[in-house]
Amino acid sequence: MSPLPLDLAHIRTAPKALLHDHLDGGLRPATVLELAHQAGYRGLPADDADSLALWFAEAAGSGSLVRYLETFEHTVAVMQTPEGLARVARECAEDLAADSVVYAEVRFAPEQHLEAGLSLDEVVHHTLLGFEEGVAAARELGRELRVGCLLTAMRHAARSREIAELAVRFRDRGVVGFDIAGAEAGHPPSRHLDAFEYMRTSNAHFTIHAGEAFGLPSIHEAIAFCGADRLGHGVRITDDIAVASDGVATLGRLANYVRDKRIPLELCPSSNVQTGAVESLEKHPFDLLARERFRVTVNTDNRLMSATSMSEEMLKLVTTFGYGWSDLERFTINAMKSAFIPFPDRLRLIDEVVKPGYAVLIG
Ligand SMILES: O=c1[nH]cnc2c1ncn2[C@@H]1O[C@H](CO)[C@@H](O)[C@H]1O
Ligand SMILES: [Zn+2]
Repeated sequence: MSPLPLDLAHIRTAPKALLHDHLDGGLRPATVLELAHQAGYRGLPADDADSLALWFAEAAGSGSLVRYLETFEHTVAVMQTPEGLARVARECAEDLAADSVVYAEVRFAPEQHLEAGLSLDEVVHHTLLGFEEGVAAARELGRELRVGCLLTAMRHAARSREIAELAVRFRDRGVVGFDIAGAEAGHPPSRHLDAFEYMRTSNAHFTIHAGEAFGLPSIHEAIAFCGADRLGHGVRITDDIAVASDGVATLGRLANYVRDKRIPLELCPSSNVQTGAVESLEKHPFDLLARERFRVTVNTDNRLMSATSMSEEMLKLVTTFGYGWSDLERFTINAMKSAFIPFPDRLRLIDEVVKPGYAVLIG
C-alpha cells in the first residue's frame, strides 16, 4: 500500500498529542462575542466573529511577546464565571477532539479568573467540569480524547507557590502539572523557586515557559535551578548551537545537556513567528532541532491568536521542511513520551492509538 496524501484533510485524521495549549488562547471567536454579551463586557475590539478572529491574529502578530500577551485581556475578561469557564473548557475539548487530538494538556492561570469573586478552587473546579463535559460530548461522536490540565502561575506576579499548591490539591481530579507564563524578559523563573521546590517535593510535574523572548540564561535557570521537566518553547536553545557552512552542528554544554537528558521542547511554530522569537517559519529551528534529535514536539500555544490548530501546525511543518508521515508520528510519540500522565497510560496511547493510526496513513 502507498502512503495517503499528506494534506490537511488527512492530517486532521491522524492521532495527535498536544502538550502546550492555553485555554484562554483557544476560544472560538463567536464564543468570545456571546460571553462578552452575557457578561456586559464592552471592551471587545470587533462585533462580529470574523472581524474579531482577524483582530486577534493581527494584534498578536506584532513581533513582540508583550503586545501578543495584551490580547489576552479580552479572553480572560469573558472567563470569570462558572458558566464562562466551563463553556470555554468544554468547547476546547470538543475542538481538539474534532481535530483528532487524542491527548492534550491545556493550561491556564487561575489567578486571572477571580474578578467576579470565584475562589481559586472554584475556578479550577468549573474548568475541569467543562473539560469532562467536552470529552463526554466528543465520545458521543466517537472521538476519544484525554485532557490533562496544567495550572499556570503568572511570572510577574507573586502567587506561584499558591498555584503550585492548587495544582497538587487537584492532582487526582484532572490537573497533571504546573507552569509559569507571561512576559519573560525581566521575570526569571528563579523568582519562583519555592513553587518549583514544592512541586518537586510533592513528586509532581512542571514545565516552564523559557527560551522564547529571552535566551539561554532563562533556559539554564529553568533547568539547573528550577528543575523543569519540560521547556515551554525552548527555541532559543539554538543560541547554544553553532551550524557550520557545511551544515554540521556543534552543541554547547547546555544544548548537549538538554538533548542528553531528553528534555522535551514544546515548540510552537506559528506563535514563535508572531512574537518575534523567530523571524519566519522557514527560519524556525524546528528542523535543526529535529535533525539533531532533540525531543521536539509540535504545539499550538494559542489557537485563537495564531488562527491555527494542531493539524495546521503540522501541515505548516510538512510544507516548510518536507516532513513525511513517519516524522509526524515521531513528533507525536515524542509528545506522548513527555506527557505528565502515568507511564503505562502513555504507553497505552502510543501502542494502541498513535502507532495504529499512523500505520494506516503510512500505508
Ligand atoms: O507564548 C506565551 N508565552 C508566555 N506567556 C503566554 C504565552 N501564551 C500565553 N501566555 C500567557 O499565559 C496565560 C495563561 O494561559 C495567558 O493569559 C497569557 O498571558
Ligand atoms: Zn505558551
